[in-house]
Amino acid sequence: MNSARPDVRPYDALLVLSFGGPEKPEDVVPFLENVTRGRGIPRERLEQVGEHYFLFGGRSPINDQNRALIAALEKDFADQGIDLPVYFGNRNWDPYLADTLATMKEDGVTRAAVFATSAYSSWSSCRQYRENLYDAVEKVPGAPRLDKLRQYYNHPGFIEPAVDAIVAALAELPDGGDSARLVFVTHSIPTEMGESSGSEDPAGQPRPAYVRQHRSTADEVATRVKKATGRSHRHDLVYCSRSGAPSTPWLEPDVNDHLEDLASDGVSEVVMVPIGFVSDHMEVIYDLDTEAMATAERLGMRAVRAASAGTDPRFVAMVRNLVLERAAAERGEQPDRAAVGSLPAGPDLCGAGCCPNPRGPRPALCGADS
Ligand SMILES: CC1=C(CCC(=O)O)c2cc3nc(cc4[nH]c(cc5[nH]c(cc1n2)c(C)c5CCC(=O)O)c(CCC(=O)O)c4C)C(CCC(=O)O)=C3C
Ligand SMILES: [Fe+2]
Repeated sequence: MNSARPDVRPYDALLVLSFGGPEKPEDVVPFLENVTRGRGIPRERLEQVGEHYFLFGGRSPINDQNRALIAALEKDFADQGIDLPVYFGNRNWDPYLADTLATMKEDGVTRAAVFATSAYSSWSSCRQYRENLYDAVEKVPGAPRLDKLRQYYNHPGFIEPAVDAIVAALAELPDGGDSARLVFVTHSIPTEMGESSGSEDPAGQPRPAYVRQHRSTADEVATRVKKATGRSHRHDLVYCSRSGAPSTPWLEPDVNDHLEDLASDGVSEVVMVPIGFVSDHMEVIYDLDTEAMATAERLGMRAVRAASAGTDPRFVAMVRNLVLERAAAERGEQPDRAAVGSLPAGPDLCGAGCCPNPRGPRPALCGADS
């Protein structure tokens, strides 16, 4: 047994940064207001999304899922002899990021690694988190220094659980899913946001990063499923949770439209893979398990949904390894950077001009130009 404690210097904490979600019916409207302030989301769409939350008693599972991830991380750190407290802060709901930074400061934390529960590059899925870090640090004088960990869509700790989840989902189908199509699903974003995702900086993530990264991950996962089952399954990348004004183009096809197309091509078995998400939050339990499942049923298809990473021990170990990797890099060492698929490990700092805000430039932490 190795009794040496892994070196986490210069960090004295880990911050888990997430989206946040309502926990009771009275939270739903104020939460939606927080998320959509100044975004031009039509009122009709907001009412619909509110209903998704009310269908589940006004409570999103996302905060509980993050608390479970944090508990798993605390246990993993303890098992590994890592003495690093783990904090929880959200962009859109309690515990709010600025409040958490104030607590961290009171606890004497000076420098924290930040793990965001979002794996891919785009304004929505990366830079918006970095802008919110900037804003929160502005509000809390003396807040700890924050280093957002690199993108992990292509880390084996994210890829491997997805492979096993698909293999398990295939086994749920009556004939072992022999002819099943793998439908990888991620959150749609405006087409323009997709095109500007990533950076022109050669050290950054090549554009259009959002779709490119998802393709790399979906292809890699599908290749590994083939290795595991000995069978080749066709796979597609499609989108869910489209929002915004109907006149603004968003990434397509929508998962429901895609199921229609598959049905008319004679496909009768589908595994839906929520590859854009790290836990089974509202986008997964409503947009996939409720809405897309109803579409599949109406079309007479057999559909199952693969689990997201959640608290898979490999995903938990990935977070630990990303902290240790970044800590080593900050100490001037050259750590190994695990990455699989067609794209290399991403940079520690987002490239200059990475994933611009569609509503104009705003300051952000953790970039090459921050
Ligand atoms: C790329 C992406 C991810 C994945 C990366 C990541 O995880 O960050 C994601 C995750 C999530 N999105 C979530 C919830 C919402 N997203 C909304 C709106 C929007 N999402 C967008 C993009 C994304 N969103 C965009 C471009 C908008 C339009 C408004 C804007 O330009 O910002 C709205 C407003 C209503 C609506 O417009 O649909 C809600 C309520 C929740 C919480 C779930 C829960 O409660 O369990 C999670 C994890
Ligand atoms: Fe969203």
